[in-house]
Amino acid sequence: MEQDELLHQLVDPKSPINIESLLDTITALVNDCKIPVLMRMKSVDNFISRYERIVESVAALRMKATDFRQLKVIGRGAFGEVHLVRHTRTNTVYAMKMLNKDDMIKRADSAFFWEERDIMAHANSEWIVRLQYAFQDPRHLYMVMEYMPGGDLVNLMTSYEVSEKWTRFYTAEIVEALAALHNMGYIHRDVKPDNMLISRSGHIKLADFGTCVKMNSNGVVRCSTAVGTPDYISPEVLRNQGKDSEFGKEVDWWSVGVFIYEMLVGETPFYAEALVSTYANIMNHQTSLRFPDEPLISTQAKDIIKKFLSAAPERLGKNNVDEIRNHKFFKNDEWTFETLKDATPPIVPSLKSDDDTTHFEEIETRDRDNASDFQLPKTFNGNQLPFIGFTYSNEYSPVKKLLNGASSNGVQ
Ligand SMILES: CN(C)[C@H]1CCc2nc(NC(=O)c3cccc([C@H]4CCCN4C(=O)Nc4cccc(C#N)c4)c3)sc2C1
Repeated sequence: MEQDELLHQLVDPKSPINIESLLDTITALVNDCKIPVLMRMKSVDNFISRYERIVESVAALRMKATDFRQLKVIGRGAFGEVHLVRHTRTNTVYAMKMLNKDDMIKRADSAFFWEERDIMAHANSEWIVRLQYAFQDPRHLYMVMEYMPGGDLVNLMTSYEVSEKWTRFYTAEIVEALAALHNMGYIHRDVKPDNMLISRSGHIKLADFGTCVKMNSNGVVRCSTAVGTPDYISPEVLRNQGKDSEFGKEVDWWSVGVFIYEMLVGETPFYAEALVSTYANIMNHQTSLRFPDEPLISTQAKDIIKKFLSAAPERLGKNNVDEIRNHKFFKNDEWTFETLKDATPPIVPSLKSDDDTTHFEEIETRDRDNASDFQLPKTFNGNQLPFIGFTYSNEYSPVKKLLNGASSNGVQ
C-alpha cells in the first residue's frame, strides 16, 4: 500500500526524505528565513513565528556539538579540523571532523562532502573508517568517526625506517581498502600516506574521502579538475588538466606505486623543488623514475613499483585486483590476502588510554575570531539548502526506537 512505501522512506537511512532529512529541511528553512529584511513580509513573519520555537526545541533534542567534550585538535584540512572528542552520554571517544559552512558557501564548494559521508556511513568495511553520526548546526557540518589512535602513515614513516616486510603488509591493506572502495563504485583520487590511518590493533584504514568521485556505468569518471596531491597524482589526471576527459580507478593504483617507493626509499619518486618540475617528472615517468643504490630494493619491489608507475592502459590493477594480489612482491610466509585482517601488524600502537593522542603531531589551535567572519545574509540566499539531508545516525534514530517500541508491544 502507498502509505507503507512512504513509511519505509521515512525510516530508510539512505532515503533523501527520511525523518532526519525532513527535520534538516524545516530547520534550514527557518534559519534561511530568519532574516530581518525578509520578516517584513507577512508570509515569512507568520511562518517564523509558527516554527521558530518548534525548530529550537527540535534542535535541543537532536545530536549537537555540546553533546561532545572537545579533547584535542588532531588534524586540519582546507575547510575545517578534526578533533578528538568524548561523547558525554556514552563516554566513548571519537574523531569529530568539523567543516565550516561559511567557507564552503564563500568558495562555492559545498558538495564534496556527500561522497565522504555516504562512503563512511555505508561502507561497512574493516578497511574504511566508519561514520558513527553526522549532524549540523547553522555554522558547521560534523562527522563523528571512529578514532584511529595509531595516527597516519606519514607519522609512522617519520618515526621508523620501514622495511620491505612492513611495506608489504601496509601495501596489502591499502590494496584491500581500495578494492572495497572501487567495489562501492568510487575512485579516491588522493591516495597518500596522510589518508592511511592506523587503528588501535595496528591495522590500516582509509580516511578522508573528500576527493572521492562515483564512477559511471562503464567505470570511468569524466572530470577536468585535477584533484589530489602533486606527488601522488597520475599522469593521465595531470594531462587532462582543464580538458574534459575520462579516467578510471587505475589512477588510485598509480598512487599506490608512489606510496611503495616512498616507504622503501624515504622520498617520493618524482619529487622536485619546483612544482612544475614534479609535474614534468610525472609526465615523463618512463625516464625520470630512478632507484637509488641505497637503500637496497629487491627485484620484486622494483618490479611492482614499475608496473604501478606505468601508463594507464598497461598499469597493474587495470584489469582486476587479483593481478595485484598475485604479484610476487606480496609472496610471504606470514599472511595471505584472505588472512590479512587477522595477521599481526608490524606495529601495535602503545596507548596509555582511550584518548591517547601521542601518535598525532601537535596542531597549533587556529584562533579564528568566529564572530567577525560570520555575518547574517542580507536576503534569502538559501545558504542552508546545500546541507539538507546531511544528518545521519547509524543506530540512535528516534524513529527506529519508536517503531521498535511499537512492534515490541505488538502494535504494527
Ligand atoms: C576543492 N574541493 C572540491 C574540495 C576537495 C576535497 C576537500 N576535502 C576537504 N577536507 C577538509 O576540509 C578536511 C578537514 C579536516 C580534516 C581533513 C583531513 C586532512 C587532515 C586530517 N583529515 C581527516 O579527515 N582526518 C581523520 C579522518 C577520520 C578519522 C581520523 C582519526 N582519528 C582523522 C580534511 S575540503 C575539500 C575541498
